[in-house]
Amino acid sequence: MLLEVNDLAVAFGGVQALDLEYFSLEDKELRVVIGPNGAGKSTFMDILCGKTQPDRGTVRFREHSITGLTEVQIAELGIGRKFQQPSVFPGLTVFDNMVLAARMKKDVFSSLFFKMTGEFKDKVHAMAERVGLENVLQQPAGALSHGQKQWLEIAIVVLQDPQLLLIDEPAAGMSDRETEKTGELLLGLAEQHGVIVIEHDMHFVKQIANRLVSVLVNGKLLMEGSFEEVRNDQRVIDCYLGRANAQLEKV
Ligand SMILES: Nc1ncnc2c1ncn2[C@@H]1O[C@H](COP(=O)(O)OP(=O)(O)OP(=O)(O)O)[C@@H](O)[C@H]1O
Repeated sequence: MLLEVNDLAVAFGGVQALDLEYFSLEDKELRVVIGPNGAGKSTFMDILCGKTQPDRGTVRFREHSITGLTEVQIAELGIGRKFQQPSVFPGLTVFDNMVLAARMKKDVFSSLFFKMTGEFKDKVHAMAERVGLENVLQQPAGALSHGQKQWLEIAIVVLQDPQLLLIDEPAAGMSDRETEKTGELLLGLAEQHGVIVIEHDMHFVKQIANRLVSVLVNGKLLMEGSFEEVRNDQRVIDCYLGRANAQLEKV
């Protein structure tokens, strides 16, 4: 098992943002987490990457207990987070953004004496190809389209060799074609990494949910099941999908 969570809870002021009895993820599993606004999805990801400390509960990642560790320590153990807002360096080229990311993986000493080997360049080129940015490597990242920036962000996280990728609404603001391409990319990544994706777009969820979808409501896990099980569950329809019915009819 790659990730195991028990009795994980955090409250902000009077609001119980998360109260998760159990959650687990296998190695090389892609899990989609859905739920209405304020359900605790981002809070869950924030705890997994160390950005938020829980009030109680445990998180095990591989053989490590990561509860109480800092963001940097958790990243070093192999959990990579891609946030919703792009945060690439706009003035640097796509290539340099990717090189910087891969170098950040190393400690300060080896980073200072870093040499651009042929092997390293190949790694960056292979990643660029994988995310469809091979023809824009020398362009400034600021000139990329919204979709391309999201792919660059994903590439940057993957270049740090995480075993678990946390990805927040990757298809937000993308065209249909870009969304589909992103789905293919995530399915490919799940052949080598565990992946947890937060998503609202049910067309996209249908494309990528190759195993389980977890539904969070009011900080709790309402249910887990296949896309079809979740989509047809009356509780999920009442709490969440009812509002997205029109969208779902087209799925
Ligand atoms: N730093 C914070 N301070 C105070 N309240 C917070 C904080 N972070 C989250 N909350 C509250 O915790 C609850 C869960 O929020 P969270 O952002 O995790 O939900 P979400 O499912 O990600 O929602 P969305 O789909 O809108 O992003 C909400 O009621 C939110 O207002």
